[in-house]
Amino acid sequence: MSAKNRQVCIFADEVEVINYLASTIQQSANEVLQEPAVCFFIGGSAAKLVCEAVTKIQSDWSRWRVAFCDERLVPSTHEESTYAAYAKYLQNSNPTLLNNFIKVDTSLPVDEAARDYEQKLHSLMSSEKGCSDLKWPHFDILVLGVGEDGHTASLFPSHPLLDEASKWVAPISDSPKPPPSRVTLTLPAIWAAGKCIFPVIGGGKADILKRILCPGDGGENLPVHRVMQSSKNTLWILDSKSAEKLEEFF
Ligand SMILES: O=C1O[C@H](COP(=O)(O)O)[C@@H](O)[C@H](O)[C@H]1O
Repeated sequence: MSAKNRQVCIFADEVEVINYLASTIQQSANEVLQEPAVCFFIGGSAAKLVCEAVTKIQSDWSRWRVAFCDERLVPSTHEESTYAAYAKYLQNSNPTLLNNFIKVDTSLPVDEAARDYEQKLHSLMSSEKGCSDLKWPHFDILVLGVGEDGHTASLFPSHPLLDEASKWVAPISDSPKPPPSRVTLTLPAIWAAGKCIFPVIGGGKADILKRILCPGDGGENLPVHRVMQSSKNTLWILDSKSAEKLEEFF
């Protein structure tokens, strides 16, 4: 199903979701091949989907730069660390890509960690894309997740951080989902990206997808819905279980 700047693709199972995610990331990266592709990856359950998709992509990985849509403020070996989730998969299968991850300095207090990460992203856009003094970044691809409460990255429903209007990266120290301290891209930084991809699998996400994707189902103020409303290009890659409550609409 496709509407203005929004596409929903439903596949039979996880394997098909991973294959389509791989081809979408590869195609989007090819479009910017003359420069390094700047991608942002999420944590949570979708990190595994991204890692498996990466194994199916043929590319010159030295030309990729990867940053985090959000990161939890725990040591980079901690089981809740998003970096650790990627390192576990990629350290053997794709060390070149892992070396090009831009890490959050989780040893800093959360406000400083967010400021430091934003500075790293400014430097990235300047060195790799020749863009300095940007009001908002133009990241090529964001791969985002969706929580069962409608959060995405570390932007939670009804949280004041949804109104952040000047920072690219913001700190949060009262995340309703543990761990409490995190850094996250803000809504305007997400809106400015070239493409937002949401790979989602499993029946546990069926209710929230119905609220987000079905008109009139009360999800309009949820963070994921707000991403979708104002993003340039949003692609949902769903398996049949996560999409099981959408059938009457698609
Ligand atoms: O806490 C987080 O949750 C969301 C969703 O994760 P999931 O495990 O429910 O799929 C994730 O996108 C985000 O990166 C993460 O920090």
